[in-house]
Amino acid sequence: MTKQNEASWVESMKALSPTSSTSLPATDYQASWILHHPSALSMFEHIINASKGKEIVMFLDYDGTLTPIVEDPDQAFMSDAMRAEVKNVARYFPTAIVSGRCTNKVYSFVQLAGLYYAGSHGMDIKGPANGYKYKNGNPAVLIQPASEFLPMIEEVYKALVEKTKSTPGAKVENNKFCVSVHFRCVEEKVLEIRPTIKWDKGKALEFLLESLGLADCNDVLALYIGDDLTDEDAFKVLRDRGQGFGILVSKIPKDTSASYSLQEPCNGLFAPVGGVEETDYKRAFQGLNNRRNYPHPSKRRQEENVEIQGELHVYQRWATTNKDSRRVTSLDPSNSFSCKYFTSFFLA
Ligand SMILES: O=P(O)(O)OC[C@H]1O[C@H](O[C@H]2O[C@H](CO)[C@@H](O)[C@H](O)[C@H]2O)[C@H](O)[C@@H](O)[C@@H]1O
Repeated sequence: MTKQNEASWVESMKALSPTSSTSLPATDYQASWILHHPSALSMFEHIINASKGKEIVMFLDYDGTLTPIVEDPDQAFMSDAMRAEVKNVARYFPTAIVSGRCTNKVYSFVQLAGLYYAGSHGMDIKGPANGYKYKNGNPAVLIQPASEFLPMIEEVYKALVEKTKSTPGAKVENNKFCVSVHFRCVEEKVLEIRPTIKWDKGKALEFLLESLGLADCNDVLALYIGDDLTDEDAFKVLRDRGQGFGILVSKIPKDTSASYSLQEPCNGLFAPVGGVEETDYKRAFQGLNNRRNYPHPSKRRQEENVEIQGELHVYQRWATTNKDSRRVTSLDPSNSFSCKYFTSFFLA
């Protein structure tokens, strides 16, 4: 990759990048955004009230939600305190971790049995087999809708490792049913290659609700907490179905289908601060629902896709470690520069 290519690619991606388009001054926009997406902490009582008499189901994204964003993806460890909080939540409610990472990786970070894990953006869903018994200590596979893509993804992974090995700051991550390529050399950015199947975190959420026998119930309240554009699919599903609330983790206003917001990764919610006492939280949740033996499972802001060889999509995200702007953009099929760039760089 030449410096010139890299620089013009950056410019091209910036031009394509979604903006917080508004004519309002920044502070007014922020204030108006927070009115529409109030802090989940300040709305805690409201959420609790809305869940009265309902089955709460928790969906939690991993990176940026249960852990802060860090530079090295292999070092995104979950704190013991957060693990304890998630474990506590999962004692009372069916709880799923929904992540772009492969299920095994996210499971190795979270290390909690009894949860559902929807890795590879929901393309690899595993969960407790026979209630809480894991087969050979591992979660059981519930669905892998992209399994036929495995050999292709493996091939793409190897090709990307080979192609990027001399690129400083590049790191290729095998997320089993998709591949992430992190670049640190110019700005922090991530390319993601995924199968073209119609499956995303929203579909994973629907699948899990159905598996739990809760899809068509009025008495379910699902909460989905996430920070990423890919979480918007799940926020939208919840909004469209009227079965719960999305909570967006973001310091800055963003277009979102989430109802509420959190400024920081979830330790703000699970270890309550800002006026909600821990005892209130536990009492509220404990009083709400003690159902433990739940059944064993038998228009987002569209990311534009690039079809590569008809079977893979390429997405591009921009991220900023621990800072306030986590920009997300995508390769656009109508942008010939992007397509050509990808094709020539990775697949030539
Ligand atoms: O769905 P998620 O659980 O949010 O996973 C999405 C991606 O997360 C990881 O990348 C992000 O977090 C890294 C660690 O903090 C950070 O270094 C990177 O810049 C972020 O993009 C993971 O590495 C990706 O494979 C996931 O797709």
